[in-house]
Amino acid sequence: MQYFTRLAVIGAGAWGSALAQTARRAGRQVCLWAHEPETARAITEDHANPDYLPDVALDPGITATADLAQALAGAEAVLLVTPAQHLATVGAQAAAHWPLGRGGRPVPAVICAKGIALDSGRLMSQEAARVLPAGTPLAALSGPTFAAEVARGLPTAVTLACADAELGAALVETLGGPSFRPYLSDDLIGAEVGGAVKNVLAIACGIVEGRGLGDNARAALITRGLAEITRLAVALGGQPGTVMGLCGLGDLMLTASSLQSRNYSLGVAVGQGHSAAQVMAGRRAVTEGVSTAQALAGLAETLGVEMPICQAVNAIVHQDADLDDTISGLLNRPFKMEGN
Ligand SMILES: NC(=O)c1ccc[n+]([C@@H]2O[C@H](COP(=O)([O-])OP(=O)(O)OC[C@H]3O[C@@H](n4cnc5c(N)ncnc54)[C@H](O)[C@@H]3O)[C@@H](O)[C@H]2O)c1
Ligand SMILES: O=P(O)(O)OC[C@H](O)CO
Repeated sequence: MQYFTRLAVIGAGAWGSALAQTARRAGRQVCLWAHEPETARAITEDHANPDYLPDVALDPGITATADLAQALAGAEAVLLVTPAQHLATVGAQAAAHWPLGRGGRPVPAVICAKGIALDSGRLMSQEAARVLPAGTPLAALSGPTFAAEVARGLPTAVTLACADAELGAALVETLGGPSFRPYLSDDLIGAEVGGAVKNVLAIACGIVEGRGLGDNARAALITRGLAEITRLAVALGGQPGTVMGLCGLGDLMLTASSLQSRNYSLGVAVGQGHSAAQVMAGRRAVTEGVSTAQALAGLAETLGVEMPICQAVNAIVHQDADLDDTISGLLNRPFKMEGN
């Protein structure tokens, strides 16, 4: 079975570090690019990432650099793991050093960020296609994956979406192992929409928890939220079945019920009366659902897709909407058929 031996991981936050660790566990060579030189130094010299993935011992074979050209040199595949709003900028810088593989073709890029571009409403694969060398093959990795658990080798399963089945199989072989099981899909759009929108729904579920609205309300939000993910995925050309997998339902179940989630915990704080801006100001880690909520509000309107939960989160987080009025507005919408 074909696989890639040398990987570049672009982004040394919690998830990039955990994926580098996963790749090492699968026997691959990894060079990790960090935005901050001090993070690169800590990973290479101390085998640790105290700022973004504390209390995890990293594989000593992981090397890190703050130099994109150095990280990309000789890579056979590249994982893009920056926060979503930085992916296009970093991708454009990386494009100048993008490695060529067999036949002089650009090596594949695997999108591991979960979000939607704020300025354009584009999915991350659309952003990557815009800034990477023409013809770069694209895949997306998404699913229920708290980085700290993955880094420690706890059992995890993900969706690996790629339109090219042969490339997808090679990527599964490259990263997969007993504690990290990628399931192959050919639906990049469905996988990306699931990973992006679940962060907004996790904020909503956190608000329910923080406001003391009960477990029934959370189950309702998860289920009706899944309907919103499905409607958007279909409108963008994805398949409803994808959303029922690890990258949709699976990730929503995880993120919408655990304080390990940055999106859920932000929602809890908002539900308790803090502003999202206050919570964000105290964090270095990215909370993708905040910008995704804003991007989605515009996208849903442009496409005519009904996404009332996501729009309510956007109103609370970005438009200073009153929490109780917004919840009341959601609950007082007209009754409807469940399938719609
Ligand atoms: N942490 C997880 O458990 C997890 C799991 C799956 C997917 N993801 C996704 O992975 C992506 C990265 O998240 P993370 O958790 O690794 O991040 P993080 O919160 O751990 O770290 C933030 C990252 O942003 C980088 N950064 C800050 N400013 C930057 C800039 N101007 N340009 C480029 N990079 C900059 C930092 O160097 C750091 O790598 C997100 O889209 C997230 O949703 C995260
Ligand atoms: O901590 P969160 O909310 O960014 O979630 C991390 C991962 O996306 C969970 O799959």
